[in-house]
Amino acid sequence: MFLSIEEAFEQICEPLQRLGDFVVIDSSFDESKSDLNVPLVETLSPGVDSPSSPTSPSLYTDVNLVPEHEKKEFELAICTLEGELVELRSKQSSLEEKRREALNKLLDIKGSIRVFCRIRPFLSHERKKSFGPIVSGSEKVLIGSTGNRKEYILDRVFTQDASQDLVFMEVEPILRSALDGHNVCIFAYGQTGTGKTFTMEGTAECPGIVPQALELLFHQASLDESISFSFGLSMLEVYMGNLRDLLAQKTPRKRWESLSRSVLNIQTDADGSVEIERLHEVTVTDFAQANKLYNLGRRARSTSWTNVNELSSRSHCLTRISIGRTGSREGGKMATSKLWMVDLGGSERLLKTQATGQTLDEGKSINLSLSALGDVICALKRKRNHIPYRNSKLTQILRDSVGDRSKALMLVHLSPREDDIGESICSLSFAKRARGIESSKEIPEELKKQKEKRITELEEAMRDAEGECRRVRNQIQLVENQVREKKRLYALAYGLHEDLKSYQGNRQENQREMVETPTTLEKSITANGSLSLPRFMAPTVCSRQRLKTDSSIRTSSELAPRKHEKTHLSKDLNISFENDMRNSNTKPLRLSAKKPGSEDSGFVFSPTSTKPLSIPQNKRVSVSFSKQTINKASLLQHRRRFSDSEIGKRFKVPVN
Ligand SMILES: Nc1ncnc2c1ncn2[C@@H]1O[C@H](COP(=O)(O)OP(=O)(O)OP(=O)(O)O)[C@@H](O)[C@H]1O
Repeated sequence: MFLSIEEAFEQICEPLQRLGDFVVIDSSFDESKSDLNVPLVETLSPGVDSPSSPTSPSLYTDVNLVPEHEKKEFELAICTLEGELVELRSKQSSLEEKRREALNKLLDIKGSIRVFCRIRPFLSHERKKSFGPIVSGSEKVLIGSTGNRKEYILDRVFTQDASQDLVFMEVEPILRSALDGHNVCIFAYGQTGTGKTFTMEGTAECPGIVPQALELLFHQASLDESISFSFGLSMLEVYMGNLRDLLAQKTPRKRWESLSRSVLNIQTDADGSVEIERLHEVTVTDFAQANKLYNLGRRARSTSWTNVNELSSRSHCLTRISIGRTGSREGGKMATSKLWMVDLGGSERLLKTQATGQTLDEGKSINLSLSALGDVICALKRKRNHIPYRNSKLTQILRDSVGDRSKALMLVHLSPREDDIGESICSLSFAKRARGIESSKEIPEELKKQKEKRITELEEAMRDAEGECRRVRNQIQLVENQVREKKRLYALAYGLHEDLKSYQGNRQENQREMVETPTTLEKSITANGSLSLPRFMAPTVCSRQRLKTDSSIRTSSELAPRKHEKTHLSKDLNISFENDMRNSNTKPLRLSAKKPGSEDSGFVFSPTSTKPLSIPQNKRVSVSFSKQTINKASLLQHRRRFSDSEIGKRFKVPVN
């Protein structure tokens, strides 16, 4: 009588499953020449990551024994890898320190207040023919009519076609410096409608500096595992000399809440650090959350229509990221730094905008605070004793972030239009004042060359440290994965005792029932499905059918065959084990399946064939498993070993 492929395969596998899900391998078995279409098993050797090659798998078939040396080897492998991790992390820390130092020196040489210039492209309704600002090289802007052209030198000039990404690339080093612990301030300055908000906020398709900076901060923080970072986001606007919290509730439920939107006090500590009373600071844990909050805040900003810009910002919008760092460099204490990103209100000639009423007042207020900011920057550049921070709310807020120990970047925006030349010259004069004595024109040629050489060296040192850091980080990730995997395997192999105990505790009632009567076991399995038992204990379809006729159960330990023992599979099929599975952990287990009374044939079951294939008498049927299941299979041996004895003790089931 022939069995269907599925029945026959199940009958072979079922007792094996009861023995622990595998492993029957013949080392002489050549998979490529076989019709047996089952995946291949390879055994796991502790301390070795990749399984051995499919053609020559290292084989062992331990069912009941876990050699002690194997466990020790495992522990040793984990220890070695963890030691390697410690070394790699310390290397990463020193490389980070190197990069930080190089960056700091670089920013110092380049100037603690740097000024960039960006020229907006023509808008669709603007006439493209113009004699606006002309960019010459990456640092020079020429403006004015041919005979009366003025030249301005800046740290970097972006032409009309400069992308948001290009601008951000140049801004990135100063942002990294904020992560390194410096207070940083980035301003967008310029005439109304020249693209300040576009540069800072951007659009969904072309995100500006703020969203990109948020992404960068979270990304960089995730790379450096030696430091734990925390981020807090606050947003406020300075509108007509008052501070408004942009993250405060929109529809206040109580009166004091509505007041808190406008009544924010600026507090300055003895050490010069500034705090804004009642300003909401929301802890943000990832970029998506921070960006969502930022979008909420910017929508609350005061804007209105002006002659020059349809959606003109009528205030200064300030976004603050408080960066908390806890790490060995900080001696275990939390150090904080601030990153301010400021979209300044548009500088405007009030006559030109023809503003009246409130718009006029808003314009006046914006101009006053911009002029105060110019004074502060100028005093800092000239190293004056008195820095006039108190002249405006804007400069009071930024007191600890625009100064000696901090870094600032001013992005001056220009219109491409000829009509706006006067405004552009005003903006460039502001930029010149901000750059102060650092104007390249005023530096002797020799000194300039030396400075450039030093900048190149530091940039190279930074790149090298970063490259090396990246490599170390990849190594760390690799080793971490190895450790994780080893620990997982170890826990599976040697740590399941507790799991299973608790599992058995939970199931005690069920188990008692099972011991009492096999029929109850069957019921319990049917009712709860195989999920109610560990996989190796769950009966297959085949065994359940047998239970119906057999009404008795053998435990898996009792099922484990001794040498040359024949396990009864069905009336038509026998399976024999060549090795004693209980005692061998290295020799391959050989399995042959044949019909009783048939001397010369075994079976290889091919799922594609409905007929059993005849093979030579001495040819063993080899059952193997996929590469992916190897770890699991090997470990299930250990699991099974434990469960066998436990189950043996618990289940006093009569053996047939
Ligand atoms: N680089 C650019 N590329 C494309 N469009 C730009 C660019 N810069 C500005 N714009 C467009 O110009 C218009 C005005 O820009 P934006 O509102 O950013 O100016 P602003 O300087 O912030 O003005 P205000 O001071 O009045 O708020 C917007 O429609 C904006 O999309």
